[in-house]
This record gives sequence, C-alpha cells and structure tokens, in this order.
Amino acid sequence: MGCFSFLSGRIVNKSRKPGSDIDEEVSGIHNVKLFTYKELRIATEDFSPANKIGEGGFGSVYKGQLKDRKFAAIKVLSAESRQGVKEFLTEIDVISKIKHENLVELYGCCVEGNQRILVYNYLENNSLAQNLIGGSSNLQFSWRTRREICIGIACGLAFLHEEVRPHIIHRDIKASNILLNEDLMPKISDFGLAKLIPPNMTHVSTRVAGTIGYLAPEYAIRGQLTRKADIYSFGVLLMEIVSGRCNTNTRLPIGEQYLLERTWKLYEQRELDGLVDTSLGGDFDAEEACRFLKIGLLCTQDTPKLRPSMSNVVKMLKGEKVVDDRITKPGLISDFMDLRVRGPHDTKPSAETTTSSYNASAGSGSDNQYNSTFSLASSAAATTTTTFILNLSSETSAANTKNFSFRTI
Ligand SMILES: Nc1ncnc2c1ncn2[C@@H]1O[C@H](COP(=O)(O)OP(=O)(O)OP(=O)(O)O)[C@@H](O)[C@H]1O
Repeated sequence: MGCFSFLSGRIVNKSRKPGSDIDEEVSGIHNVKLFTYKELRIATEDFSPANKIGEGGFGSVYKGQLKDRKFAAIKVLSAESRQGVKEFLTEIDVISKIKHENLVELYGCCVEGNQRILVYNYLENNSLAQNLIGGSSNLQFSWRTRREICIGIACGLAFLHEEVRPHIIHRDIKASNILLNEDLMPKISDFGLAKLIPPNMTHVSTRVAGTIGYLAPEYAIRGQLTRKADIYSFGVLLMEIVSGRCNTNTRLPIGEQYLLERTWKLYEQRELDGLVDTSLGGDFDAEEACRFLKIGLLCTQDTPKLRPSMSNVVKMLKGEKVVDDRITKPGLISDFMDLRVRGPHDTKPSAETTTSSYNASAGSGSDNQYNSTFSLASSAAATTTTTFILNLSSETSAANTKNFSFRTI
C-alpha cells in the first residue's frame, strides 16, 4: 500500500500531515486498495509505450504486473477527466463493493498529486469492438459463443440495474466497453466511470455522457437519464453482436448504413435472419438469432417505458419468457455528426474542434426542455466510437431553429 496504510478500518496517508484535506477525504473511503504511483510505475515499466494496450476518451491504458504477480490494466486518467479527490474516491468506493462475474473487477486506484489512476483486472481477449464488431482478430465467434456473450452482458447489466442498491446506470454500454476473458466470458467495464468526469462548463445543468450510435434519444436530447437509456444501448449492442457489424457503417450502401434502421426494415419484411453475420456460414439457430434481434428492437423502442427491464431481457434471451411481437419503431438520433456541422452560425467546425456549441430545437419550440445548447466537450466527439460528454443548458432561447434533428423512422 506504499504510503497509505489501513489502520482501525481507516486508510491513512502516512506521507501527509495529520488533518490534511486528503487524509480526511481518503479516510472516509473503505474497500479500496490505494496503490502508490511508484508501484504502478514499476508495474508498467515506467508506463512504457510497449505496455500500452489502449487509449480511450479518458486516458491511456497500460498492461502491468503488480507486486503480487497479478496482471492488471492500469488506466491513467487524462487531465480533462480528473476531478476532486473526494468525488473520485467516493465513486470508486461504490464500484469496488460491486462484484459480479460479468463486471470487470476494480483492484484499486492511485491518487497522488495530480495523478488519478484506476487499476482493473487484466482481461486477455480485449474488447468486443476489437474482436467481433468491426475489429480484426483471429478469434472465431460461433453462434453459441455470441449467445453466451449476449446473455452475460445482460446479466451484468441486470445486476447493476436491479440488484445493486442504489441502482447503477452504466451510461456507456458499447462494444469497446465489453471486455473478454480467456474463455470469452464478457465483462462490462467502465461502469460508473462516466460519473467521474467533471463538467467543464459552469452553466451546465445536465451532463450527457455516452457514445454516438448507442445513445438513447431521450437521454441525448433532454438529458433524461434512466435505466432505459442503458437498455437502449444494450439493444444496439445486441444487434451488433448478432450481425457482426458496427451500428453505423457509412461505407455500406445507403439504406444499410444504420443498423437500427436496417433491422427495423427487415423486421417489417419478416426477413430478420438476413441480418445475421454471414461469417457464421449459416451455422446458427435461426429462430434464436431472430429472437435476439427482436429483443434488440424491443430495447431500442422510441418510448422508454416500452423497453423491457434487463431482468426480463435476460429471461427472453434464455427463452424463459416469450418475446412480445408488438414492437414499435426504434427511436433514432439520425445523425449526430450533422449536429456538429450545423451550428448556430452555420459554420463548419473541423474534425479537430474540441469544443463547439449548437442550438438544438427538436419538436415544439415552446418546450424549453427541447431547446438546449449542446456543447461537445471533447475532441472525442469527432468519432462515432468514443465516449464524449454533451453539456446541456436551458439558456438557449425558444426561438432557435431546428438545427438538431431527431426522428423516428
Ligand atoms: N481490464 C482490461 N483488460 C484488458 N484490456 C483493457 C482493460 N481495460 C481497457 N482495456 C483496453 O484498453 C482500451 C481502452 O479502454 P478504455 O476503457 O480506456 O476506452 P474505450 O472504452 O475504448 O473508449 P472510451 O474511453 O471512449 O469509452 C480497451 O478498448 C481495451 O483494449
């Protein structure tokens, strides 16, 4: 534990004077192993580029070997994602109490000076994004494996939503946040991490964190965060796993580019099996695959209330509950990139723009909830696979024009 020790159930930072702020903050936290920066530097061979295994919206991830010989994924949060020690540790305190076979385990963290580092158990087979969806890997995902992956993710999410008290909304369910162990068992990562991101604008009333393509419309537009937003993202992911493709692929012919639109169309034509990944060579249970796609559609329905709970999703995936065939159209945020280029002054920000504002008005102009200034507070917004934060405020006048397009198909 380096300069921290655990005395009478309290973590004390021995290197600082008693009564200092950090002592007070750290002392309120239990269950968390605090690593020293030195320990993690040794584990990663001085954060050597050779040990870097990934880069996310919040910082770089390194593979390291800890003193106890265990391998760990060490996530160094970037300066923009750092926040107060107290909030950081409180968040981690919550996460560290949660254990489930389908959630990545947090070993501990490091809070030293400016450094904010998270230490997770290392998972051998990378993420679903790198392996199955749009990535390149030699791993083969049979129908049976995909089925188990879908059920595993659903179980992990049902646990966060319904068993943990208070409930946890992940806010960023997507292929790159599903890691796979050596047996291809899925583990949800980054849960709760979105809450660690500080708002970088003082007038922010609501933060929206998520990834384009997976964001539920009501959350993206109005900042209405409920568990149904996660369920929407899960529905998108489910379709990706069955089809083996990314939710958005602009290299495909128009009409096939958006997975949700495509799935809905094939559902209406009763041809859902045409969406199943061709790399399976037809070796799949067609009834089951179509059922999974229907569950994906149920989860992405425009009206949040109509989306099933995750425990019911688990039952439907396992075949223990009948899938309701009265599915309504999915809600779609047609094109977030459009939102970026059609700013209030109709200027076209470059892909590198780090902060841009947009006047958004969807639906009735008199409904202030719909009139929000959207600030893409991260350069990560330039891609469709990276987490970003949208800052919403109600300061915008009701007279805004419809710059933000939200539609149902
Ligand atoms: N516990 C882990 N074990 C093995 N590899 C990991 C682990 N955690 C993260 N990685 C690797 O690091 C990459 C980056 O992870 P990170 O969570 O920082 O970003 P992301 O999920 O890809 O994107 P974002 O931060 O925008 O959500 C992952 O895609 C994965 O390859």
